[in-house]
Amino acid sequence: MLDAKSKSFTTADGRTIGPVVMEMRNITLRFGGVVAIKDISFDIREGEIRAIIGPNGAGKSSMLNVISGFYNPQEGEVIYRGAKRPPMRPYQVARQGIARTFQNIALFDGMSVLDNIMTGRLNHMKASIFDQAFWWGRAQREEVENRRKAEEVIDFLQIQNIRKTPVGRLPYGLKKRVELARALVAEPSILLLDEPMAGMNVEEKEDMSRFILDVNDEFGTTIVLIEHDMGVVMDLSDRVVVMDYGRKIGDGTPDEVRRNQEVIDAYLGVAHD
Ligand SMILES: Nc1ncnc2c1ncn2[C@@H]1O[C@H](COP(=O)(O)OP(=O)(O)OP(=O)(O)O)[C@@H](O)[C@H]1O
Repeated sequence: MLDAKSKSFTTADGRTIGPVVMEMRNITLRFGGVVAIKDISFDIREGEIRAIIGPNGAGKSSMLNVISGFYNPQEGEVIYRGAKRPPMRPYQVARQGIARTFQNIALFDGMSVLDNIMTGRLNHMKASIFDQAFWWGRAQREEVENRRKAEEVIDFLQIQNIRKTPVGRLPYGLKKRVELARALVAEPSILLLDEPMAGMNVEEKEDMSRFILDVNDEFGTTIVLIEHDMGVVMDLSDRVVVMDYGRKIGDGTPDEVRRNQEVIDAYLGVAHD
C-alpha cells in the first residue's frame, strides 16, 4: 500500500490518500532511565486515518505528545510538510494546524459547551487587547467569525441542544464529543485523538466512530488516533503503527498488521483493558 512519498493513491474502498505530510524519523524519547520511544520511524499521509496501537505503557501517548510538541525527543527528527521542525512549544505546533484531544477529558466543567468550544479558537484571535476591550473593528469581525465556526461545528456534531449546558453536567460520551468540537473549531489539518472512545458504551463508540469518519471525509482532516478498542481501530484506520515497549513492531494496513506474527504475540493475542 505504501507509495512514493509525494504521490497520492486510492485505497481499496475508494478513498484518496494524499502525499506524506509528516514524518517521524528515528525518534527516541527518554524520561530519565525510562526509554519511552526507541528509534521509531513512520509517516503520516494527508487525509488518512492513522492509528497508533500497543499494550499499556508501549509509548503511544508519548508519541502523540512528540507530534503535538508537548515533548521534544532527545534523538530523531520530525519532518512537517517537507521541512525539519525545530523544537517547539505546543502552542506553536497548534498554530501550524495540529490540534488534539486528551486521554483524560480536559474541559472547563463550569463553563458552557459553547464557551468551551470557543476556547478552541484562541489560535485564530489576532485582535489586540485594546481592540477587544473596546469591541472595535477587528475584534468584532473575529468574534463573529469565531461564533460562526463554533456554531458550524456544533451543528456538525449534533450538540445544538446542549450548547448552553455547563460541561460538568454532561455524561461522559457527550463530554468527549465536546472535546472533539473544541479541537475541530481550530480547523486543524492534523487532528490527534488520544483514546477517543475510552470509557464509552457501544452506542457512544458507534457515534464517535461515525463522527471521526465524517470529519475526515467532510473536512479532509488527517487523523492520528490512539485507541485500545481493536474493533474500532481496524474499522476506522487506513494504516496502523504498532508499538511495544517503546519499539515499533508493526506498520501497515489493518489486514497487514493483523497478520504480523510479532503483533499477534505482543498484542492481539494477549488480554488487555
Ligand atoms: N512524564 C513521564 N515521566 C516519566 N515516565 C513517563 C512519562 N510519561 C510516560 N512515561 C513512561 O514512558 C512509558 C510509555 O508511556 P506512555 O504513556 O507513552 O504509554 P502508552 O502506550 O500511552 O500507555 P497507556 O496505554 O497505558 O496510556 C511508560 O513506561 C511510562 O511509565
